[in-house]
Amino acid sequence: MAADPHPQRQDPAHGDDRPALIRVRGLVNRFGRQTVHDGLDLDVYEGEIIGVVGGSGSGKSVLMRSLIGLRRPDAGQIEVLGVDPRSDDPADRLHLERSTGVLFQDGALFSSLTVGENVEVPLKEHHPGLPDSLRYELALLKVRLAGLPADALDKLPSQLSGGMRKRAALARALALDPPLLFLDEPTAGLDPIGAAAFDRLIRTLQQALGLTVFLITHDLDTLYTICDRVAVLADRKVVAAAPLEEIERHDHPWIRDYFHGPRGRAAARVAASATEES
Ligand SMILES: Nc1ncnc2c1ncn2[C@@H]1O[C@H](COP(=O)(O)OP(=O)(O)OP(=O)(O)O)[C@@H](O)[C@H]1O
Repeated sequence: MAADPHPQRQDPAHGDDRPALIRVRGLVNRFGRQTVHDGLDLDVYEGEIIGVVGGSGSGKSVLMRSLIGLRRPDAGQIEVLGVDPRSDDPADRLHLERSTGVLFQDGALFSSLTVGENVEVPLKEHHPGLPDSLRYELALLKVRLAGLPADALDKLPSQLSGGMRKRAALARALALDPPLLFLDEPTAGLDPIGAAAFDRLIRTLQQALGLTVFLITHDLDTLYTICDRVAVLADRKVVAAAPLEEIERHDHPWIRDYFHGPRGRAAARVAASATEES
């Protein structure tokens, strides 16, 4: 087969011509004798929210760790914003650190620092010359952007509810105005109302700031309400990456069970009635 002349810009399966901010080809990840990914391909396009789903242990977090450079894959190519996330070139590393925000599942805030100080950490690291007052103002802006009251700035993470901690971690992820955001199960552990509010926040921020979002989730409501496309991990690969309507028609057994089981049907009904009302 002839080489793809515009590998950055094409998804052969869907003929999509948007730029791919993330491009993965032939990814292999192994732990000892266990192969987690075996020839995994994925494109993530500029300006989309892609929901990444798959059974427990299917390798969603390992994929995210590979994309953000925390894990060196056993084989394959990864490009994030045109750069290999494991590049040793300091300019590449700086580019990625400044252009990506990450929200880990547990928030991963520094427990001894206030919320404001947590948000200031990346600002101090990447813009050491910023005056204290401006850095404080920027931290306040991000905290408000993430939907927290101004007084959250001086609180320790332990003084916040689980939902507020997620918002604080989101504020920190947005500190450097990155165009690309990685979210690992952002609504896990939130009650349904808190989860729906967090979903709306992500959608609003994505639209207002023009973000591209890679979002790992088990939450069917999140998939139905905010994801533009869904990538399904199964059989050590991405077995489908497409808008939800297409995924729902896919005949892979895991996809059938997931989307056509009772919870999938309920989420689809809620999403359909919300669309009718709007
Ligand atoms: N550091 C590691 N050492 C050994 N095995 C690992 C390591 N990290 C992940 N694994 C294994 O890789 C597989 C995929 O793990 P991963 O955390 O990516 O799954 P996941 O799809 O995110 O699952 P979940 O939905 O339960 O969070 C699992 O079998 C896990 O045990």
